[in-house]
Amino acid sequence: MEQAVLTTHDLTKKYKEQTALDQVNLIVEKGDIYGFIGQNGAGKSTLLRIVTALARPTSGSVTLFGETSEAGLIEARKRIGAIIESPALFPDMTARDHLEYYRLLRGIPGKACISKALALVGLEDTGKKKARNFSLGMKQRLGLAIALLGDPELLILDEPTNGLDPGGIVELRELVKKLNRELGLTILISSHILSELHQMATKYGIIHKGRLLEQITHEELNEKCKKHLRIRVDDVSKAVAILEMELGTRDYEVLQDGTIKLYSFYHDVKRVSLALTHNNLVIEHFAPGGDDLESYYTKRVGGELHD
Ligand SMILES: Nc1ncnc2c1ncn2[C@@H]1O[C@H](COP(=O)(O)OP(=O)(O)OP(=O)(O)O)[C@@H](O)[C@H]1O
Repeated sequence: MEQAVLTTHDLTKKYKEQTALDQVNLIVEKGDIYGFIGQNGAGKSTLLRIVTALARPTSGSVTLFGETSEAGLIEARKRIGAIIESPALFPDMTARDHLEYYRLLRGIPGKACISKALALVGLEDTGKKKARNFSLGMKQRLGLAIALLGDPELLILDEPTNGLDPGGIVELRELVKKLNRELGLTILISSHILSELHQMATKYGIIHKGRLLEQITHEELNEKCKKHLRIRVDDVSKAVAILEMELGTRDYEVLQDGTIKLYSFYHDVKRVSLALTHNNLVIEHFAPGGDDLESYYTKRVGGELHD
């Protein structure tokens, strides 16, 4: 297993009657782009706020960079950069002014970090342009530059695409991937739209009504969403032989109940059905399967997902 950067242990947060987090055990490993996905009110911000000490848990604990004690966590949190509530931006200040302001506020020595952060987010050429004239995407990138000032190892972004136009979303996604690739940054990023996370995340945590329903890698998710034909016939062994001998494919699996999931020939249904019926097999079920991302997610949170 990769080294864990962040783990939560039965993390629970209650607000009077409301359970915002219910015994959440989440693991973010070094190098992950961890997509934290859940509907509005699922508990994402609450967890991120606890990790960054903006809120306290009712019970359970957080381990950051191996530290769980109060004193250890104070040190470990210095290795985090976060945008949870957007940082205050000042309309009359330039990008560089902002970074200087936040550098001093956080006591980070030396000005070199400013040019470095500006270059990382592509704002190095904004010169005298004031924040009031920045697009939303530029403001978002300035926020990122502020979060990157202290050379963090873990970057936490709470719903960073909220309010961005499609171009801004693509820009942010590419930036996140670049920071992960070039700086080796571990990134925990929340969203309520799975497809937005899908083109960058290496792993997902699905949270619903305060409970972490599933942690799944990018590959596992793709596997679950892979298009296939679901076939049930009266003689499974014979059908499998036909798939291999006549159609020349081994890209299938047989489930415990005898259903065959055929991953090839998805767009050539006729050829498959003809091959089976010509060999006197009785087709009991023959249908396309495989969710797209959003329907997988919807079913998962609806608790209706099978196999
Ligand atoms: N300070 C608070 N007082 C009372 N209830 C709260 C507080 N903060 C959050 N909650 C409740 O806890 C639940 C989880 O909220 P949270 O903000 O963590 O969800 P979220 O997944 O981040 O959603 P969103 O994207 O809408 O912020 C919600 O039902 C919310 O109403």
